[in-house]
Amino acid sequence: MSQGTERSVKAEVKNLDFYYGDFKALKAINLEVEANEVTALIGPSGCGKSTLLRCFNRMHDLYPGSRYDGEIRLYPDNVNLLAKDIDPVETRIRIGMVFQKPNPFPKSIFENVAYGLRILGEKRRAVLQEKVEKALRDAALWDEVKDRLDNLATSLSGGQQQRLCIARTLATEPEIVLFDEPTSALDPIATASIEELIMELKNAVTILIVTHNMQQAGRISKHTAFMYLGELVEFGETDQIFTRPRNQQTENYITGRFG
Ligand SMILES: Nc1ncnc2c1ncn2[C@@H]1O[C@H](COP(=O)(O)OP(=O)(O)OP(=O)(O)O)[C@@H](O)[C@H]1O
Repeated sequence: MSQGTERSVKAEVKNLDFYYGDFKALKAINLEVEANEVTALIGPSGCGKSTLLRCFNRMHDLYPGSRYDGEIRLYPDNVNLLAKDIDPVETRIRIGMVFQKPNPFPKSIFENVAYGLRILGEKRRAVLQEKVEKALRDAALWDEVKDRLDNLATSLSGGQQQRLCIARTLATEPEIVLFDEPTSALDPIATASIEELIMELKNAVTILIVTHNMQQAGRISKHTAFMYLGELVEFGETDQIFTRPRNQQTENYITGRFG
């Protein structure tokens, strides 16, 4: 993959180490994230998937004692997201995140989606309305909520709340959306609708998803990275990783023989 070709790189992790205090949770990670595609991170519990995901939007900055060493380059700007002079708040707007459990704010449906826009200083009612509607449409939620935008977000079902959180992220037009096990708290029908949504969203944004569900990775991702003990063991097209893994540890994991 390279810039300027049909398959362009949206982000590139270069020799990334990450420490929680003295504990080295990521070791020399290198990874290219293709633009407008879904890349899945898989691996056993504790291997560092969420840690890697959270580096992309500088979530770790919120906790003292964490340290990055290495780079995550964002293209086409060619900026290093981990550079000291990069504003983490701005980064979290460019690189949105959706968590495992839907976490709407205790505010109305409208205000949840308008939240980031207000942080950016948008005060014009008409613009807010227009952008909130677009984000809700893009998150496939508009038709279900358009008549009750002033209701509390917590009045929605779990699946609807998760789509609301996706709309909240989309409202500020991020370049990358990070999904950390976004369907693990949802039933199969809500899961299917989120997966369908992710497939739609990749036309507009680049997606990185952590999942424990290998069928899910197989259904929605173009590339898959297998991680183990803080290292990126194998990366490739999802089909290759699942049918012809090159590494024995990858094979053990995907065949359920991991001990
Ligand atoms: N805040 C923290 N402080 C110290 N160590 C942490 C912290 N968060 C995670 N770790 C450690 O870092 C390693 C990677 O954790 P991480 O949550 O990234 O794994 P994961 O692959 O996402 O796991 P899971 O699939 O269970 O969510 C683990 O050994 C974990 O115990």
